[in-house]
Parts: sequence; C-alpha cells; structure tokens
Amino acid sequence: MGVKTRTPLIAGNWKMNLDHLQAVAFVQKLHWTLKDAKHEDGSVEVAVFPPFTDIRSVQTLIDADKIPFALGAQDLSAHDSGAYTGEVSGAFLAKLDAKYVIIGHSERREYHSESDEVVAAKTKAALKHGLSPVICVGETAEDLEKFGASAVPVGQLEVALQGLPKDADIVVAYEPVWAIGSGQAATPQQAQDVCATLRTVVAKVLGDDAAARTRILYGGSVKAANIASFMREPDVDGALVGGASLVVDEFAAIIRFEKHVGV
Ligand SMILES: O=C[C@H](O)COP(=O)(O)O
Repeated sequence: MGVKTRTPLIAGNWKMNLDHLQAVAFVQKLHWTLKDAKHEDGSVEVAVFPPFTDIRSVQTLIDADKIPFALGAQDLSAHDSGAYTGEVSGAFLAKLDAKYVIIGHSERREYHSESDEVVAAKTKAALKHGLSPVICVGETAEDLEKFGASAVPVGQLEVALQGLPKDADIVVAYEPVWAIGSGQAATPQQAQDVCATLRTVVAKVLGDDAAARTRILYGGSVKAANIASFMREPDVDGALVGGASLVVDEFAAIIRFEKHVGV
C-alpha cells in the first residue's frame, strides 16, 4: 500500500447551529487554539461549513485575519438564478470565497426528499461555479441490514458522478446514516472497506487519476478519541464532522489527529 499523498481534509459541518456573531467568535477561538498548539498550517486542510446567514461574516474574518481555513456551504441550488424562493445559487457562494459545498447530506435526502438525480444536478451546478462538491453518500440501518454497507453508497455515488468531466475536483463523504449523531461510529475497517469501494467507483466513472486524487472522507460520530483510527486507513482522507465540530477544543484535537500516537 503506497503512502497516502492526498492532503487530509477535516471539515466541520455546523448544520443549523451558531448565528453569525457566534460563528465569528468560534472561528477566532479555533484559530487561536491551533496557533497556541503550534499546529503546522497546511499539514491538514481545515474547512468550516456555517449556516448561510454566517458565511459573509466568517469570510470577512478569514480574509482579514488571514486564517487558513477553507469556507464551505451546506447546500446550493441546482439553478444559477431566478424564481427559486429560498434557494442559494452557487454563483453567490463563489462570490463569498466558498471553496466547498456539501451536497446530498442524508439530512437533506431525508427532510427535503433530495433524490440521487437532484444530487447529481447540484453537483454539476457546484462545479459550474468553481465550487468543489462534497458528495455525501451513506446507508441507513435498514439498508445495512438488507444490502450490506456498500451497495447504497455505491449506487448514490454512481448517479452523482454521471456526466462529470474527468478532471472534476470533487470530495466524497461516506456517512453511514445510522452513525450520524448517534455516538456509534462505524468501525475503521468498515469505513476503509466502503471508502475503498467508493474509490473504485470514482476510478470507473472518472478514471484512475481522479480516483488517486479524490479525497474520501468518513463522517458519523467522529470524535477526538476515534479520529486517528480512521486516519490510519489508506482510503480514508479525512472526516466530515458534525457535533464535535461545534466544540473548539474537540474539533482542534480532531484537526491535530497526527499528534495522536501511531498515525
Ligand atoms: O455532516 C456531518 C455528519 O452528519 C456527522 O455528524 P456527527 O459528527 O454529529 O455524527
């Protein structure tokens, strides 16, 4: 197994938490915490995904204080502009220096009935506006029981990747739905098995070069206590963190996973 050459990505999905004032205070404290720990900027890419109402404020802070965090959005419209009440265009997110956008999170698939086809359309919209889509896939507990761990995520990813250019700059996030918010993470071995299978899907649809460069994250009850066990796996390139990303010291410890023994 070769040495991993992909830059690890630790992404904090805040979901519907922290208003724009709380967001500024949080990002400032996270930055200071990492600096105090003499964290080497660049060894791990850090991205924060605030609610839409916070993005401009966070972008202004990151820009003014040259904070080395990437900015992401938690969703986007499949449309560029027009009569789509409540939706947010990828063009507007790009103007706010967003680098990433989460697409197809299980909470949107469930609460907003987002189909694989909608996820595919949003993926194309993200790339059109120069955003890297973080394509979320994952099985429910029922899927796991009926089809095993990989079948549903593989099917979801195959649809999302259809029609993309082979040089598409994407990120994939494997998030078993039953592990989200449950405190019961998948085992590192399951994460590795599914992430390796998802990498073969990227290879099949976009080619070997895309498979080699695409970062595949694990998400679902990631904590400081378990991040190192996931990052030791050859096909796990980072984490999409929910609850733990809202606690500065916990998220900073996740970012600094390389300091844990044996990574
Ligand atoms: O986007 C993040 C995932 O939903 C994981 O959330 P969690 O870390 O709270 O389980």
